[in-house]
Order: sequence, then structure tokens, then C-alpha cells
Amino acid sequence: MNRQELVNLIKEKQSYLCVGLDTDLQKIPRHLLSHPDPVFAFNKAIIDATKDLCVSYKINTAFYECMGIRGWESLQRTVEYIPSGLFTIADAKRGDIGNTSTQYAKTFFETYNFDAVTVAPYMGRDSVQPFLSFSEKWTIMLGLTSNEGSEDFQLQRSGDEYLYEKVLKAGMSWGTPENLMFVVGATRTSQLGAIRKLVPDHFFLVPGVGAQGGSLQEISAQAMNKDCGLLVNSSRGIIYAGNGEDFAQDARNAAQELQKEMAEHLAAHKTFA
Ligand SMILES: O=c1ccn([C@@H]2O[C@H](COP(=O)(O)O)[C@@H](O)[C@H]2O)c(=O)[nH]1
Repeated sequence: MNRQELVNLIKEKQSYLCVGLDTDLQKIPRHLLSHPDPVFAFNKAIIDATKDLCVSYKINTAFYECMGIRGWESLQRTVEYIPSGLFTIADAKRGDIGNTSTQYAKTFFETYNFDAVTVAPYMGRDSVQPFLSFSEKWTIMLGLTSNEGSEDFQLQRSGDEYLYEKVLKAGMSWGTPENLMFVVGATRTSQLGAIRKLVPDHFFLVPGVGAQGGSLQEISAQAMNKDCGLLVNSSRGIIYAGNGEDFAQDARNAAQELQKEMAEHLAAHKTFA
């Protein structure tokens, strides 16, 4: 999916919601455990209940990889089940020396046909470039993350700027707004406005709304641009909104609440029409 298609989708659905499929066998409703693939059964119900409300699904690969071959099979069934035309993200946070990064990129872009993969930029340009060289695919580089530990490195000064600012500037020189997004945590609202000034055009993937307490109102006010420029992720807040027979309806209600608020923020924005 290219940038214009993503922007069109946001306009059409009045939503910049990304539903996170962080599916944990310990947390899904018990009645699904007798299914041959309980993770897929859960994801299928969540996708059916939310697909008209979101523009994207993010599969955090950790929740699948930990189950070995069965997890990879659930991941494949899930990504193939997501309706075409929705933006798919493999949240894998990869990055290694160049030839290894190429194999990671092939895994997610070719074998599993995701639109985007998250990349950890610590190893620098040659670890990120292989992801960027795939046409019509997206690299989503960690910028300023939502967790407390972002203070350990990202929020340390490096010369006259924060390390995360250096990372964002480097990323902008490696990729373009057509093939590169940045992860900016929803909990980092005090930096969000400054980050949008520094990075006016790129899309941000913003996790941390819901379970981590980030505010959709704050994110939208500070970081929406003329193309929206935001994919706001909620995982636990949606998929575990309920735990009974009607868990999918509960997930839908949680997603709908966010989508309604998003429609209001889009309507209120000066230049997004
Ligand atoms: O800075 C980051 C980067 C990635 N994540 C991931 O996003 C989701 C958030 O899940 P919630 O349940 O909505 O808190 C999860 O997959 C994280 O690994 C992040 O939270 N922060």
C-alpha cells in the first residue's frame, strides 16, 4: 500500500486506528482453547468485529514466535485473513548487519507479505537500508518509544540534542515519507509536538493508547499533519476489552469508541479534509 492509498483509506473510514493483535494464549477466552488453532480463532473473531473501524492491524511477532512452528502458522493464517486493502504491520523490531537484515525483510515482506515491519535502528544505516530497498513496502523505525527504558538511551543528550532526535534525523536522510515511518510512543506527549516539528511529513506509528495510558486527544492535537500522519495503535485495550462469549463485541465497542473520537479529531484538523 502506498502513502496516498493509506491517506485515502483514513479519509474513507474516518479512522487512523491500528488494532494490535498481541494474542496471548493465557488471556484469550477459555472457550476458544478447544479450537485447533485458538490464536487464529481469536484473531479471526477480532478482525471480523473491527475491520470496518480500523485502517491497520499490527501483529506483534513475539506473541507468535514464542509458540514455535504453531505460532508462525497462526501468524500466517492471521495475516492472510486480514482483508486486502488494510495496512498490515509486522511488529518484529528487527535490524542486523546488512545481509541478515535482507533476510528479515524477505521474511516479512515476501514470505508473509506484510506492508510494513518495525526496525530497531541501533546498528545504523546499513542495518536499516535493506528494509528500505523493498519497493511498495514500509520500514517503521523506532524513534522515541513508549516505555520507561526510553530514558536510558533515547532521552540521553548526544551533543546538543537528544539521541532520539539524532536517530530521527538520520532516518529522514535514509528513507522518505513514502517508505519510512517512525514509532513515537503515546506516553511521550511532552516531546510529541517537537517531534512533529522536526519530522513534518512522515507517518508516525503511535503505540501506548489504552493499557499504557496515552491520550488520543493529546496525540492528535500535537502530531496530526495535513495527511493525518498518524496510525494510533491499541492492543490490549481492544482485544481484551472482554473475556466472555461476547469478547468480540466488547472489542468492537472499544475500537468504536476510539474510531468515533478519531473522526472528531480529523474533522477538527485545520488542513486534513
Ligand atoms: O514504543 C513502543 C513500541 C512498540 N510497542 C508495542 O505496541 C503494542 C502496545 O500494546 P498495548 O497493549 O496497547 O499497550 C505492543 O505490541 C508493544 O510491544 C509499544 O508499546 N511501545
